[in-house]
Amino acid sequence: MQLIVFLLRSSWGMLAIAIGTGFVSGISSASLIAIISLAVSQGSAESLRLAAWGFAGIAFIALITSIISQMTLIRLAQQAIFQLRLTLSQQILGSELTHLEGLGIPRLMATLTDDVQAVTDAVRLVPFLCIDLATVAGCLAYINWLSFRVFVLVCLLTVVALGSCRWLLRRGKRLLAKAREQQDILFANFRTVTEGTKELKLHYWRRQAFLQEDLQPTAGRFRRYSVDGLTLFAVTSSWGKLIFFFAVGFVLFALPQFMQLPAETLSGYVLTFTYLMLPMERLVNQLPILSRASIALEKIQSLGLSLANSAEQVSVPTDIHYTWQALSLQGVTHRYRGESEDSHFTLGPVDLKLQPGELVFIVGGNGSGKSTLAKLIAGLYIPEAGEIYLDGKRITSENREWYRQHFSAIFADFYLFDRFLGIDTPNLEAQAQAYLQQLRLDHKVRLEAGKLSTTALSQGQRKRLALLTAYLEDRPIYLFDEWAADQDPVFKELFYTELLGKLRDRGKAILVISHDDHYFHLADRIIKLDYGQVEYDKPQG
Ligand SMILES: Nc1ncnc2c1ncn2[C@@H]1O[C@H](COP(=O)(O)OP(=O)(O)OP(=O)(O)O)[C@@H](O)[C@H]1O
Repeated sequence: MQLIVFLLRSSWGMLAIAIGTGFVSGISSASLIAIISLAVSQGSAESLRLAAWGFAGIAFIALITSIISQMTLIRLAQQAIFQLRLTLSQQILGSELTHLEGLGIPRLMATLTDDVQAVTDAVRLVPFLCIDLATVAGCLAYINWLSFRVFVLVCLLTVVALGSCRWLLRRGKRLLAKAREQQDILFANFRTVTEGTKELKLHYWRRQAFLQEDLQPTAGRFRRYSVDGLTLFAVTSSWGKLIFFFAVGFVLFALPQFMQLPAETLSGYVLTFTYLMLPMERLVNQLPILSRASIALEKIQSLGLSLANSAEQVSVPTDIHYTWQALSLQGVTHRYRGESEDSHFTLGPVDLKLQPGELVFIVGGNGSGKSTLAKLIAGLYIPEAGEIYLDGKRITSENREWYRQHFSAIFADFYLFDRFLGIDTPNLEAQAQAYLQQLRLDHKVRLEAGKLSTTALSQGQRKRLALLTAYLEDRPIYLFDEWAADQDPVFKELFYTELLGKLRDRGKAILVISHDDHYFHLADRIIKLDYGQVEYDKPQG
């Protein structure tokens, strides 16, 4: 049902066409059985000729409507998946950073990959399910036409079958949902495998401990829940088949004892039941896939809801203040909530002012709150208290997107794009080439049709490429989070003594998070943090 609602949301018109034609196709297939059954029982040449024409006509209708239904549903299903992927990605990008950090990468990845795949697998089945359901309905209608009493009997048996399967199905679904819970943990383990490869390879005992204490138990729990859940589905399927065989046997052997049935009616039943067997079996066999999809849709929905609750307003930013006057933070705070009260970390309240052409160093010990402050200043974190003003304009949810466009930042965990996405300056390639030379990367990296020839470089070189992108962005305020930490002494010197100065001369405000104390004298101002509080904010020299 959830799957149908999911498809309905994409296009109810297409779904109506698909279900309508699927139904006609199923009914036509069932009618073919009725015609075969009639043709077998009525031997006259005239009726056979009529039956042959009827058979050909209905077979044609069944074929055409089946093709139309499947084609429409394939398009609809793929359209729905396409929209789901885009919507999820947009929702993630449109959600508050703190919320995303709270959810964690494994949860997001599990939904973006596994849950979407589970829905895709089920959606692929929908065209066949529709036709199978319609065939079953058509066959039931034919049985009803043959005898209402037998129809009632079949319906009763179906109610018994469904009723007895319900418990098994519910329990099976619950187990599959538990298996799905393990998947988030599995993704976290897989991240350890891919991102911690070096550390795990270098330390045999750590690797064994990780495999035995983390990965193996999680994968084991996933296996156990999946095996138990799928077993219940298999039992359900076999139980369903048994009830069905019972129905066929009952009609064939027991029914003639209670009521007078002509031989051709009996053969009509047997033919119909035998024909019903295939779609019924397919419907039952696909239950685990449908169940998984329903669990995945619940997960997607809950992620979507939680993302929607922390969604930020997205607006097309216009009129960036390249000639701005002042940025100020007034009583701004941010708090990370740990598991216990002691593990909370609060930054602020912070008051500070920033002007164009200022080179400000943010310093302090590890964990003192420098990166947190940088994210607050750049508008990535929304202050829990206090206000940010740019040229007297208070930053609110309405203009935060606009405000962020004033910053170019390289964080310690930066992401390097291999193309200059969204940078639309004239002479982009020539400028980029010049910066490549200035950053001493022209011998390593070439520009090929607006793309960097490689990003597989050393960490220091990758940071230089990130700096190149930041230069090309040409934003009014620059933010470097321990950018120089990976640079060799020569380039580090160049960065502090030349590159920062050149940016300042261009009127940029530059915030530099640094532990390189022998370059602190180059700053115009130093802000020192200690345990989330500003210890001092004073001009240098
Ligand atoms: N995503 C997070 N969730 C919870 N707590 C966090 C998170 N990021 C940082 N913290 C906590 O906030 C505090 C400040 O972290 P922050 O990264 O701002 O420090 P920093 O001064 O930049 O440190 P470093 O010099 O080591 O980079 C730390 O004590 C840390 O425990």
